[in-house]
Amino acid sequence: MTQTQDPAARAIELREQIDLHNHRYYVLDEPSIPDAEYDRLFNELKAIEEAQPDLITPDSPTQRVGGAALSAFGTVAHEVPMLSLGNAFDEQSMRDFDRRVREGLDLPAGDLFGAGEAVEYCCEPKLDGLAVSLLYENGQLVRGATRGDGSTGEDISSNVRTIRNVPLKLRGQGWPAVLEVRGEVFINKAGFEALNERAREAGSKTFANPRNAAAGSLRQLDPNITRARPLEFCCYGIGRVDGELPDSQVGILHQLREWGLSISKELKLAAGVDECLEYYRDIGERRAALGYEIDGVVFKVNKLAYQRELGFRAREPRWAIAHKFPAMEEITELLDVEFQVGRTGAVTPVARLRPVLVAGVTVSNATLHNMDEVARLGLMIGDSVIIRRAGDVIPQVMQVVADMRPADARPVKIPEQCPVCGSDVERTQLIKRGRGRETVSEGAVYRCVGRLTCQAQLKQAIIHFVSRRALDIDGLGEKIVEQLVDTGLVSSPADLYLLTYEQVLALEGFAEISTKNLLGSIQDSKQPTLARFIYALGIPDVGEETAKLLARSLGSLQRISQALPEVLVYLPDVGMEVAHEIHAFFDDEHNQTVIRQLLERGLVLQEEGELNPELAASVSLAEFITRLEIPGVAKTGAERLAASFTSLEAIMQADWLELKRVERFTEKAQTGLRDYFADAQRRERVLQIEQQLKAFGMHWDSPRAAQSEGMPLSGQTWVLTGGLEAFSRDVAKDYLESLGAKVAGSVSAKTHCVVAGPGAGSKLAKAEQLNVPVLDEQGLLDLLKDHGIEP
Ligand SMILES: NC(=O)c1ccc[n+]([C@@H]2O[C@H](COP(=O)([O-])OP(=O)(O)OC[C@H]3O[C@@H](n4cnc5c(N)ncnc54)[C@H](O)[C@@H]3O)[C@@H](O)[C@H]2O)c1
Ligand SMILES: [Zn+2]
Repeated sequence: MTQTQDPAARAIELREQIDLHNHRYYVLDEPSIPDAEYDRLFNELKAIEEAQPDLITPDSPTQRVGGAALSAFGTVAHEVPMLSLGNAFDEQSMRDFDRRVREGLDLPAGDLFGAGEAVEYCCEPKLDGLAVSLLYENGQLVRGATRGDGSTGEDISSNVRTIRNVPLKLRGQGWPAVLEVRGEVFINKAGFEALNERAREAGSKTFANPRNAAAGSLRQLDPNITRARPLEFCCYGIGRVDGELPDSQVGILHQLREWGLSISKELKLAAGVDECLEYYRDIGERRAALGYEIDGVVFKVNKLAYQRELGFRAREPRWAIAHKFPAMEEITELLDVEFQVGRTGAVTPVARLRPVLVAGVTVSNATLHNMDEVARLGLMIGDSVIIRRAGDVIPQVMQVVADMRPADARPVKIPEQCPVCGSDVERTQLIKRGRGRETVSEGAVYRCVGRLTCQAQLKQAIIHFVSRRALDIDGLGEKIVEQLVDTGLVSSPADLYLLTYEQVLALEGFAEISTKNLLGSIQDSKQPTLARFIYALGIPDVGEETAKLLARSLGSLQRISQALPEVLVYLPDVGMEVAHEIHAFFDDEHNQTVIRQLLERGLVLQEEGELNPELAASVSLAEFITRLEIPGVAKTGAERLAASFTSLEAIMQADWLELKRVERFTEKAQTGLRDYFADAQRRERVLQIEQQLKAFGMHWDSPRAAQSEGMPLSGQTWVLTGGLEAFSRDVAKDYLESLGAKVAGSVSAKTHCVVAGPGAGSKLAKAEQLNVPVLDEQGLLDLLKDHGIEP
């Protein structure tokens, strides 16, 4: 349609579209098309206007900056306009820019090769956030404003004050009486991902990109919302200044840094355009590794005298340019949604896209996370979507392009049966224990209930089981696993150990030697460590680290498989959800069968047996009670209880009179506690948890230790071993506890110090092995003396 239209009509159409997108982007912080698409419209308009300058209107978007200020904020007039930047998308445009600069400055045109006098440029990454002006009067921050349309911005003073690296007062001295600083407010990549993750969990709108996240966060009417967002400020220039500053761009930035403002760590000075291009390449190569999003690099003539000489055009300075990187967001069509079945049975939607080039890579698939995400996006098959491919991250569908839905768009439906095995697909449930109650809600994940009867799950389970960090069975690649499953030779990981020479030899691509090799590696895998074995089982959410932790702290498959979720959460970094997954996995009959078969077929786990007290040594009675989440009984309440009673049983059986006697134990807490333990089933469960913790090596800390905060050894765990001459170990224990230490029965990596007297044995050896400091009796006496204890 573009070809047949006359330029004047097309220019009007483009202006209307661009104005609409400017409004959505700058005012609503809700763009509906990717930047690349916007740039195409903008450049098309620019090309028309350049070819026919009489078509230019004063209100054309090519002549203006940004968008109007949002009326909800007060307005701020920029005495020195806040402009945009000209763009270069390739090397030639950069060379043209440099040539224009030199011509504008009347610098020698250069030799035959066009070199000439090199102009110095200040080089910085182009952060993808929004421009902000900060006004300092006599070193005090008095105002913050957005760019707005360049001459009028929004007053966002209260919001900029919440940004952690915006100094409210400048450091040092010598600042101009009035100093307007300009820079970019942005959100780093991690902050952006976290923000969107939270939004997904809450089922609310995600931000299309870090720029919108930053703009949306900064332009909040409630500064408390802004405060909660991980915004940062990076300074790159100045506006109005009443006073003296250095006479170069880089000089000024270094001065601003002295005064406490953050500037880019990538700031460099380049001599001539070739060094600029080198800088562009270097930053481009490191783009994915930077912690924040950039959409290009910015070059500015370094000498301020030159900047003044060059001046401005309609919407941009002549002395600066943005050299852009390829866009990471593109627009394409959602052709279909397919469902993949993973190792744990999760059925996940995957977007099939009309192939599109994004930052140099053709993208035809993108992840959709889960069905909640599909609903949140309001996605239909046939929609135009914005996809984003940032660095090494898997391409994602960020949003549906508004107003572009075709009439025959179809809804995305989760299949009722697994596309691989035909088993039912069920929505997972989330069980949450809290406030003494159990709540069940619908999880975002759908699962095929087929488990190992589902070929998709079986294949993935076996691929995982034999992988390098699991049982490390060499020569069992994906193709072979597929064959084994497809031919029916293997229907659980345990079947690998029944494979015969003839069976393997008959597989495609196997000869005598390869068959022997494969059977050899299967044999070699029969003595895995406990940690590898646990990892290999493929328990949902249990990665290598969690597997190691389980093995290290519980020491045996039996204990791990019997551990109650409430006990597992005492392990560092094990949350309730993971604890439930572990428990549910071992509770499952089918999994039990597979594990039994594995052991029957010759697997012998290494490093089994020893119980490591890492888990238990850190449990105090107060902590135990706190974690029960009894209504009305929070941490301090639990501490008061623990200080007044010696055992859990005593607390459970306490009558109202005894509870009344507990110091500052509220009425609400008393009722909460009594109601909680009135339930017989509950009592039994709590006792079970206690029993298991004890069986796993826990001992209750004395109430005194629980109150030890602020004492010299508080937070430390000590171990006593061997004999002592000056006093008994029990007395030593009392002394240490009186200084706030916990005294535990066995040594772990968490032990702070071991006191070893004559005859110390395995505990001393363990301490040395774990590099735990060791004191002899004299050392202990010296320490006690330092704290005023002289037995
Ligand atoms: N998707 C949409 O609907 C839509 C709509 C409008 C604009 N846009 C996008 O916004 C861009 C145009 O916006 P613009 O006018 O803000 O121009 P710009 O983003 O291309 O460049 C100017 C801005 O760069 C920023 N910047 C970052 N680092 C800087 C540095 N070191 N020195 C100076 N400035 C630095 C400043 O905020 C400055 O205002 C286009 O790329 C366009 O794609 C998209
Ligand atoms: Zn299935």
